[in-house]
Amino acid sequence: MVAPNDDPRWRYASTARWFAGKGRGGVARRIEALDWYRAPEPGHLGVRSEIITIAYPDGAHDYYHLPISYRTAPLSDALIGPADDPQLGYAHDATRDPEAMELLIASLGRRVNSGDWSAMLPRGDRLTGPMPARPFTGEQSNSTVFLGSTALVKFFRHLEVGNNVDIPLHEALGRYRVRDVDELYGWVTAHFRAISGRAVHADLLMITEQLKTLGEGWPMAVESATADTDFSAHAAGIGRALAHVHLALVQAFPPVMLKGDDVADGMVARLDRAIEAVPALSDYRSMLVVGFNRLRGHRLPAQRVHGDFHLGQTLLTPGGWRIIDFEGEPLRPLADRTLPDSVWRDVAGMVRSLGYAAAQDGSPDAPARQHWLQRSQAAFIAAYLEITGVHDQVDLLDAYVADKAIYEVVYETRNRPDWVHIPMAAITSWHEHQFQAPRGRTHHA
Ligand SMILES: Nc1ncnc2c1ncn2[C@@H]1O[C@H](COP(=O)(O)OP(=O)(O)O)[C@@H](O)[C@H]1O
Ligand SMILES: O=P(O)(O)O[C@H]1O[C@H](CO)[C@@H](O[C@H]2O[C@H](CO)[C@@H](O)[C@H](O)[C@H]2O)[C@H](O)[C@H]1O
Repeated sequence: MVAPNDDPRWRYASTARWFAGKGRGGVARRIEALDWYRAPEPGHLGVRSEIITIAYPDGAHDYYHLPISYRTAPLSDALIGPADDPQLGYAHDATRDPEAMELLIASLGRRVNSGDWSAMLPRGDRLTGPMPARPFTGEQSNSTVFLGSTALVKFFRHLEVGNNVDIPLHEALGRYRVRDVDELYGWVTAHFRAISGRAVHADLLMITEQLKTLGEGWPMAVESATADTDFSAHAAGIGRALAHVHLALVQAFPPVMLKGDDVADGMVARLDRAIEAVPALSDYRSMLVVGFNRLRGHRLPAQRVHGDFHLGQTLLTPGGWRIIDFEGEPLRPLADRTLPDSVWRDVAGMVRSLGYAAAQDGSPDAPARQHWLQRSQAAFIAAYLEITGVHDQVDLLDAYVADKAIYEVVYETRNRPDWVHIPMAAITSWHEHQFQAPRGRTHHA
């Protein structure tokens, strides 16, 4: 048997786009196979989920999900390498093996329970008929596979021990019949032993409705900003969709009141961590802290929110704008992403995203681009406020916009250094922000 650290499955995982532990010196401790979705038979492939445990020098552990198909002959596009057990032939990334995908989905309908995984298919009735599998090939932190034009399967790669962020939000929005999101069709949960020996669970995948898309928010906004066409009707549609989502989430999960002092402390602490990663931010520390301090002495309503709302999470369908991907910010610790937060977190996300779109042609300060941006942001905020009616809290937006731009500076430094100037410009000109939607004061404590 090959040691986990020399196993081709670890070599594959450690270099994959979705592996977030690169550069941390992790080693593979264990690769655990769950029960087969479909066991191999002579002449037929087998497919199952496997969980790889990675140990880091600082004592931390991560669990990553490897959906693996085993074939007697290699399939070039999906090949990982020879199987650990020679009888199984060759290991493949099942998300890139369409036949394996179709067998996996079919098996969920037949077996809803096995010893170490369980499937919940509240809308299993939608998963019928021919659904040829097609992997999404874009850059992703998870792996998505489209099933015909019916559904899509999102394979979580970095497993969250305990409750996943995305599934309960989708489930609640479905219960409240919110039409502004994709419908949840089902999910699969693994039951396994953590490295400590403790019995734990983690969600392996979710299956949702595949929306019929007329366009995607990000390229549409970039094109509109560059050509200087009016985007305000679309921005308003996005604002309405977000408002419907927030109104349902505040009913589905208990809202809380946050102390403005705690929120300000959190923002300052995030700023200081960001300065460690990007020292150039320190020039703006005092200006930003003065802004965050304006939250002190207030009480701020908080609830479950989207958490990473930007144009890339919006799709235009024949029925209007839809919102996808409720996983929160990938750089934020998992435990934080399920905490109640201000609705202004999401509003600020879209305000920033429109700013990114306006910066794409390289002249964000051109009067036409500034006009496009102000008109789009105002239409988005006005449509949101018209439905939610939270006019009395608009003051908070500026602080959340800065908090988001700080996150983006770190995100871009790590992922797209050529883009750092976009959020940096938002920070250097932050004092000029004027969100002119109806303004008022926040609640005093
Ligand atoms: N419900 C859906 N219907 C149709 N397309 C979708 C749906 N969800 C995601 N997509 C598309 O799949 C791709 C990846 O989606 P996303 O969930 O945003 O990935 P990630 O979370 O890894 O960024 C995007 O092109 C997106 O437009
Ligand atoms: O889609 P994810 O949940 O992985 O979000 C991360 O990646 C986003 C980039 O794809 C990043 O968004 C930033 O860039 C967008 C343009 O590509 C822009 O519209 C967003 O406003 C900006 O924040 C997001 O921050 C990050 O969490």
